[in-house]
Amino acid sequence: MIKAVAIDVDGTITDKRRRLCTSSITAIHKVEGIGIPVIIVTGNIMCSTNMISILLGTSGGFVAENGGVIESCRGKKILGNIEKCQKAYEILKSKLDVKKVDYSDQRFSEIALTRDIPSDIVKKSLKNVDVEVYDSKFAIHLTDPAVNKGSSLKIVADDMGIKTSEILAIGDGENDIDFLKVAGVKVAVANADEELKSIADYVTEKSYGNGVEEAIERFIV
Ligand SMILES: O=C(O)COP(=O)(O)O
Ligand SMILES: [Mg+2]
Repeated sequence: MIKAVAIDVDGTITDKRRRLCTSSITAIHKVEGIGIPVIIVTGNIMCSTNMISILLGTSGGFVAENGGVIESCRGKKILGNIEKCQKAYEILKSKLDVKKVDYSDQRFSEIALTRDIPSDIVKKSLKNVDVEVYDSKFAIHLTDPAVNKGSSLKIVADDMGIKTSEILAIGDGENDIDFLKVAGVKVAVANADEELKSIADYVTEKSYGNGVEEAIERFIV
C-alpha cells in the first residue's frame, strides 16, 4: 500500500524549460488531499526546495542537493560533506574552464556546475577522485558519494515511520536512480533517461507533469 509519494522536480513536475506543469500541481494536490504525504526529492538548493514544497502544499518534507540536505518531521539535516566536493572542484578547475551555477554560495553539501562542459568530460576528469558526478540535464553536480537521493529518502521515510517500499517514486534523470531503486513503485516519466526507464516498474506515456498526473491516476487516485 502506498503511504507516500516521492517526486523529483526538474524534468518531472517541470517541463524542459523548468516551468512548473499545472498538471503536476493538480496531481500533487489530489494526493495530499487524500492524506498521502508528498516528499520533494531534488538536486535543487535547500531554500528553493523549501519554497517549492510550500507553494505546492506538500507535507512529507524534502530531500535537497541530491541527498546532501534533508528536512523531515525531525528538522533539517546536512548529510553531505562539501569539502570532498570542493577538492574535486579544485582539481576540475585546474583542467577545465568549469563554472558554478547561480546561488552556489547557498549550497551546503555539494557543488553544481553549468553544463557548458559536457558531463562525460567532467566525469572522465574526476574518474579517480572521491566524488559522485550527476548530470541532471539541468546542471552537473559534484556530490559526496556517501549520500544520494535514495539514502536520504530512507532517512526521511524512517522519520515518518514508513518503509521506502511503501513509497511511489517518480523521476526523470540519472540522479533519480538511487531513490527509485529503494521505492516500492518506481515510475519514470516518458522524457526520462534510458537508464532510469530500464529500472522503472512503469514508464508513463506522457512527459513531464502530464506523466506525473498519469502515474498518480494509475497508482493512487
Ligand atoms: O537541480 C538540478 O540540477 C535538477 O534537479 P532535479 O533533481 O529536481 O531534477
Ligand atoms: Mg530531474
